[in-house]
Amino acid sequence: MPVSHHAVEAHTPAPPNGRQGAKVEIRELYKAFDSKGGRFVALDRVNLSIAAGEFLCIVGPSGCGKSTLIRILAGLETPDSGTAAIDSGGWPVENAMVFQEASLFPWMSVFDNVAFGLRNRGVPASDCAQRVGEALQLVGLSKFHKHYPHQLSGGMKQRAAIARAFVTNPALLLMDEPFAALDAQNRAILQDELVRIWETSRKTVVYVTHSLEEALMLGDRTIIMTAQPGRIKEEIHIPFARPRNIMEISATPEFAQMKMRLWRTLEEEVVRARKEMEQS
Ligand SMILES: Nc1ncnc2c1ncn2[C@@H]1O[C@H](COP(=O)(O)OP(=O)(O)OP(=O)(O)O)[C@@H](O)[C@H]1O
Repeated sequence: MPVSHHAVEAHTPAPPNGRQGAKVEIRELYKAFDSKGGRFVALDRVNLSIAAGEFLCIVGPSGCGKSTLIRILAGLETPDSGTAAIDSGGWPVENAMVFQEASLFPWMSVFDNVAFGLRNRGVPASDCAQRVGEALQLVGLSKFHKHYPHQLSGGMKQRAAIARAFVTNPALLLMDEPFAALDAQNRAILQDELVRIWETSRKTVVYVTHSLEEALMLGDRTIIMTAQPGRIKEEIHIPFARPRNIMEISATPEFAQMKMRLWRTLEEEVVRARKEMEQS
């Protein structure tokens, strides 16, 4: 009988906190959508290996299939052909997703929002309280556990969403432009916090962004996708040492050079995507 992830989690001892992130193997992934204008190929034969504990960023022109790729990894979308295999080293595959808009339940307190996934998995109340407490401390929201989403700023909501993602100790964290809606100061603070949290937890992260700076500041590697259909055009290894101080590295000449190199690769695709959009 097929067993859901939730049922497995309830009967499996909690993996150690030091558990490594998942490995991801994407082979010949293909996904098309039917639209009024005909069939639209969003992803075309995408091949990608992501190492356990890697922080991978994805950039590409609007509509190149970045969200589709991440949604396939989250199991929210099925590919037409090809495979996306996630290996969590024998533990049940757990992933967590953070979207551009913090999708918190408005009728639940911060505590209950963060606890939601744990309760769903049958984690006992005392364990749940401890893990939620740790997650809220990690993102600096301990004092706000009784607040409701409407009482929080955009940055605080996004922090709560990150706490909710980390609390289940996922082997794979999928982030789709998580800080795009924030003001510049809050974005910088949260980027810094994410780097700090990731450097201690070393989960595998797939992070979609439109910001070249963000890709360079956060990632171990960045892939650049082509405009329609979405394919991998190039990958760039980000050489900055860890632990990273993102403000300091972004002020280096090396950072500026890498940003220029990324932009040159991306520019061609952005121009092509705009032309195709105008013609369609
Ligand atoms: N459910 C759907 N039905 C029809 N077309 C879709 C669907 N989901 C995505 N698409 C199309 O597939 C293409 C890729 O979409 P996707 O959201 O993955 O792009 P993206 O790179 O994340 O874009 P953006 O950077 O603008 O968020 C787009 O042209 C989009 O219109």
